[in-house]
Amino acid sequence: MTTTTTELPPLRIAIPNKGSLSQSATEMLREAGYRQRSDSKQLTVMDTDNHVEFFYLRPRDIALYVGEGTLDVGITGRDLLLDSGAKADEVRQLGFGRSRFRFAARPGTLSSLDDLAGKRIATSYVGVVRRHLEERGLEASVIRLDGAVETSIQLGVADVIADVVETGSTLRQAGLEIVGDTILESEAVLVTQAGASEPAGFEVFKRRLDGVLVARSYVMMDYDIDREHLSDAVALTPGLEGPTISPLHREDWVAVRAMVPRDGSQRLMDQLWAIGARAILLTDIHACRL
Ligand SMILES: Nc1ncnc2c1ncn2[C@@H]1O[C@H](COP(=O)(O)OP(=O)(O)OP(=O)(O)O)[C@@H](O)[C@H]1O
Ligand SMILES: O=P(O)(O)OC[C@H]1O[C@H](OP(=O)(O)OP(=O)(O)O)[C@H](O)[C@@H]1O
Ligand SMILES: [Mg+2]
Repeated sequence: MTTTTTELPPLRIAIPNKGSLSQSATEMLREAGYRQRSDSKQLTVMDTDNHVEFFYLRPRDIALYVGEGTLDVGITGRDLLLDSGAKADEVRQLGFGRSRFRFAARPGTLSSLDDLAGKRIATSYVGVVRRHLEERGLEASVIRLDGAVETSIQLGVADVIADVVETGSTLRQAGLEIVGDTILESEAVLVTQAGASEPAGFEVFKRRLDGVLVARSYVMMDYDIDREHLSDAVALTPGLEGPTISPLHREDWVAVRAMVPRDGSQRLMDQLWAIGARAILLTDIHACRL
């Protein structure tokens, strides 16, 4: 290897090895063109073509490794990052692993979160819960459990739980109800060490993930329209930097091409049709750099 880039150490990236974030994180990295492990027992993968090394770690530990500067970048949950107290910053939201952090109890235990005072609260997110109690000026005993926290109430270990809620089905099965507002909305995030200078190769890595995020949330819209209605159509599909307008062989008609948000794209096609657009095509974007 002779180029300057490859003489630098590889970018070291922490990826969840198990749990809710693991598969989606791996899929996102594959889409971004990175080599991923083929066997879930593999602990590390060196992607020599892209000069990055992946470390498959417990999602809860990832912010700590990055905060200490042992690894350059990590993918973890915002809730896990905040719970860890690590000196790491969230630099991108990755759009998967969405969840809400809530308190729950048997009906009648609490009428509001102010009633948490003096209660026994079971959680796997002790840092998040303690901080929340502190902010509200409440004193309660916090019991750290690794998982299945919903069962702790039935077993008489706790009065209240604080946990991740996605569909709410685990709470229902345990006969518990949510109390109070959402404490925190979480999703998978990209983290780097707080206050550190950007590691070599990070810019390219970030741009590749941004490309995946855009490719997932935008589609390409093509259609033909008569010039008379072009300005109305362009107002509906302004694109990112303006749509591409090309002449058509048919007099007074043009072809328009613009990126549009995937959400609402079917409604947009109906609106374009209604103002006279025809041959309206929607295609997926596989990758992009904007
Ligand atoms: N249904 C869910 N249950 C748990 N965590 C979820 C869920 N949906 C998204 N997440 C997010 O996944 C991260 C937790 O991942 P983690 O791997 O620690 O727990 P897990 O998915 O419960 O796995 P396990 O219990 O097998 O260890 C958090 O950021 C959390 O917000
Ligand atoms: O609202 P829901 O869709 O039911 O999802 C939330 C549940 O899923 C997770 O549990 P997990 O399966 O990870 O088991 P664990 O409690 O042992 O971690 C989380 O801790 C909740 O218990
Ligand atoms: Mg779990």
